[in-house]
Amino acid sequence: MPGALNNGSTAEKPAVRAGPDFALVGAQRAGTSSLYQLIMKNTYFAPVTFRHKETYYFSGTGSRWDADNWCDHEVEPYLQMTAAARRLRNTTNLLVGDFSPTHLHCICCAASFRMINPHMKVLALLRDPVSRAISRFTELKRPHTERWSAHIELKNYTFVSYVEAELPPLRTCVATARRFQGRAVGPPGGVGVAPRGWGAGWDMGQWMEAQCYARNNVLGWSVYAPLLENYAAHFGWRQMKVLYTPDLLASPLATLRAVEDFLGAPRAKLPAAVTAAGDPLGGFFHTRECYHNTCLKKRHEVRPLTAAMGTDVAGGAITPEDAAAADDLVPGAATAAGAGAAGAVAAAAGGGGSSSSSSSSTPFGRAVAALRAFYAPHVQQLLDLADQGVIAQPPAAWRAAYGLAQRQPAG
Ligand SMILES: Nc1ncnc2c1ncn2[C@@H]1O[C@H](COP(=O)(O)OS(=O)(=O)O)[C@@H](OP(=O)(O)O)[C@H]1O
Repeated sequence: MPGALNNGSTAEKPAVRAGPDFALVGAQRAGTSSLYQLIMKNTYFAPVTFRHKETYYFSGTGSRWDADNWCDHEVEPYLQMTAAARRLRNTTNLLVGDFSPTHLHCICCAASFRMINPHMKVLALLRDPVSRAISRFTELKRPHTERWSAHIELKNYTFVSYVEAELPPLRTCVATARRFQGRAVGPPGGVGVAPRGWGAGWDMGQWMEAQCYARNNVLGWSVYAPLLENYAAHFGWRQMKVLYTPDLLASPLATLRAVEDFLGAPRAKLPAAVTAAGDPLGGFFHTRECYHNTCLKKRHEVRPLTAAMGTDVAGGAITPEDAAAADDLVPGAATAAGAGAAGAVAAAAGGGGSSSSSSSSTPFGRAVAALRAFYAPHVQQLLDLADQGVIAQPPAAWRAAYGLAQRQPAG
């Protein structure tokens, strides 16, 4: 019974529930498959597709060949799919979610979802930007992606040569977009007023900047803040919850409980042993080791990201410091690779500033450092949003990794 749901929305409820109750919109390669499996431990939740995670309905898959979003996709089949998911369970007393991690970086998708269900809640799972970019690049080098055009596009690139080729145009794209920002003059609607309306009331330049990120699936999709603001403009921050991959890794049960509470669902009854162990999932889905749902890996089976990538894909030697700076999921990755914890922190912290790029001893280390410098202001934006109280605080380690100082209390 829908009335049993405490979804916290202040807006008036529609008579007919159309579309999903919530959407996990991204980020791609942030652990969304594991989060999906975790959420499915609660039978109160169901995916729009009923049987599998993703629809990509409004967004495409994020590959260049279908990077153009599908926001004007016919709405009715989507509504039918959602209604069927409810019917198949033979109950309306459940919450249906869309779990396509491509929707966050689809600029018009927020508006599409809002049209369908203004009460929809939005979940986002964010991962260290550099690790996410490496994860996506590495995925696109894997044999299972061989038929994807994105795989073919990356064929002749290593991670190093890809960053060298793609980061400068991305920077140029952003710089060009910024030249068009803040040009609104005169009264609203007057002549010379920059068009406002996309996303978070963006002006044209801000829209252009978001497009720079949205159209670069490997590097651009690790920029999160403007895309979150886009969703917030349509749904309000109260209808949004931002989670972080390290928290999912450290406390899966606490993550599940936080999601259940946010969505207003009863908490799943789990066996006492599972609750005591704190991990209802027992592993990782869609890992660097195996993409398929059939081969969930235990944490100890997951190799460090750089080890799984190998020097061929990386584009040269990877020092223990590089490994420590690049990997965010395997505890002790640095130790496993031969470096101490102090080296890990120093390497990660050193990667944050632009000057660090010249101090890295390998091309791979310099690529990671250049990316850290590029993402640092965007991580700062997340920290600012957290300081405003609208999203949860990003993991403390991100400040060090991106060279961002702790803000001193005023006075
Ligand atoms: N429980 C848990 N905690 C933290 N991180 C996890 C978890 N499960 C999976 N992973 C890592 O997430 C990466 C896959 O992300 P996604 O499932 O979002 O990928 S996808 O967008 O659906 O393709 C993938 O990252 P890489 O292995 O670095 O590529 C997974 O290893």
